[in-house]
Order: sequence, then C-alpha cells, then structure tokens
Amino acid sequence: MNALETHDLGRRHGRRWALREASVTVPEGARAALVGPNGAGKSTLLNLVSGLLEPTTGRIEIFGGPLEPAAVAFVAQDKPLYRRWSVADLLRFGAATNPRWDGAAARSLLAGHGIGSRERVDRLSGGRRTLVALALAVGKRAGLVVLDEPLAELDPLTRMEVMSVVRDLPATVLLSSHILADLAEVCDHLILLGAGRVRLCGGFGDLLRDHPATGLEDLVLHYLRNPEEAR
Ligand SMILES: Nc1ncnc2c1ncn2[C@@H]1O[C@H](COP(=O)(O)OP(=O)(O)OP(=O)(O)O)[C@@H](O)[C@H]1O
Repeated sequence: MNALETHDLGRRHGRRWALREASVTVPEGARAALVGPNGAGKSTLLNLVSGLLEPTTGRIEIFGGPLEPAAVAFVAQDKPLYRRWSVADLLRFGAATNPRWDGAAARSLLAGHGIGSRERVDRLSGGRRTLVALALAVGKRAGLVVLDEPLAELDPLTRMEVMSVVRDLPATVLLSSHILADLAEVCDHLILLGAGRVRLCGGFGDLLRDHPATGLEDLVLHYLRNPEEAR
C-alpha cells in the first residue's frame, strides 16, 4: 500500500502556482527525500500533505483513505513547539490530545538522546528541539511523518543523530532537505520538484537503473542542470 498518493495536486497563491499538477506516491515504510531548488514548492507540498494548507486542485490519499490528521505528524521548518513549555509539558499535551498516545515510546527516544523531561524547550539547541518534535511524532503513532528541512542549520554530528532517528522511525517518512549526502545515506525514495512541478518520483533503485548516475547526488544534480530531460 502507498502511505501517500497525491493526484494532480495544486496550490495557487493569487495568480501564481506554488505547486501544479503534482502526482506523487510514497510507499508504506519508505524514507522519501523531497528535493528541489529554492522556491520549487517543497514546503507547499509538505504543508498540503499535513493538512495545513488547502489544495487549489487535486486530492491527497493517506494509506488509501482521505487525509486524516491523526495519521500525519508534521515537523515544521521553524519547529514551532510551545517554546516556554518543558519537555514534560509537551508530553502531557501529547497524551491529552492523542487518543493513541504512546508515551513510553516518546520518553524512550528522548532518554536515548539525553533529553530530560524538565528541560525547557526554548533552552534546547535546534537539533534537540528537532529530536523532541520527532519524539512527539513517535508518541502520536503517526503512520506518516513529514519533516520540512530538519537538517537546516545543524552541525554534521547533530545531522547524523537526527538522521539516525529518522532511519529508525516506526513510520513512513517524507523529508525535505538540500543536504543530498545526508539524504543519500538514509532515504530510498526520491521526489524531485522544479518550478512547482514534479520532475521525478520513484525508488532510488529504479531511478538509478534507468540512468547512468552514480548515486543520489549525481542523479539530482543531473536533473537540476537538465530539467528538460525530466518528465
Ligand atoms: N503564502 C504564499 N503567498 C505567495 N506565494 C507563496 C506563498 N507560499 C509560497 N509561495 C511561493 O510559492 C513558491 C514555492 O514556495 P515553497 O516555499 O513551497 O518552496 P520551497 O521549495 O519550499 O523553497 P525553499 O527551498 O526556499 O524553502 C515560491 O515561489 C514561493 O514564493
């Protein structure tokens, strides 16, 4: 089954299309990398899939059904957790607002990374705030976890820490980033956007079989330089 399917999805702001005729699939269990130049429409696609934006055209299916907020956890680019709250406050909030809440799994992820429940969220580094957001996604038992540039502004070791959590999440993952080397380590599926349109979508293995590229970075750079070759 596919965790995500979009059909001719589009979003217009005024007269300008941020995303147009976007049909993508992400199989259940995939680690899907969403890449593309600045302004390509990545955040727009992620916000639509998370239900934070209404589509202008098209539709979204999550695990074969309509978009269901409980099935999707969104980790936004600016990680807008309630900053004055402690980690324990966030866990209580998660328990109160999610009927399927798994507090033990969330606490175990936090403990594994040395994040105490008394710590205040606004005093955590960006990387640790991302880990807290991922722990909340695990607690929510979301089937699809969507991350908008989780690696931006993180140092290399923290990026590795975040990506190792992403690799092990018990969910399908869709994440955007410009850091292709980190994506190549963990991801197995690629969605490439350019100028608001889907240029490529598929499993790495299939995409690389059809192309002489040596890896994800090579493949993405090729299509960014030669957009007319993509569909
Ligand atoms: N609320 C909005 N109003 C008007 N235009 C918007 C709005 N949101 C996005 N856009 C435009 O839609 C296009 C796609 O934006 P989006 O943020 O989805 O791109 P992106 O691929 O995430 O870019 P980046 O890598 O820089 O974060 C851009 O041209 C952007 O200026």
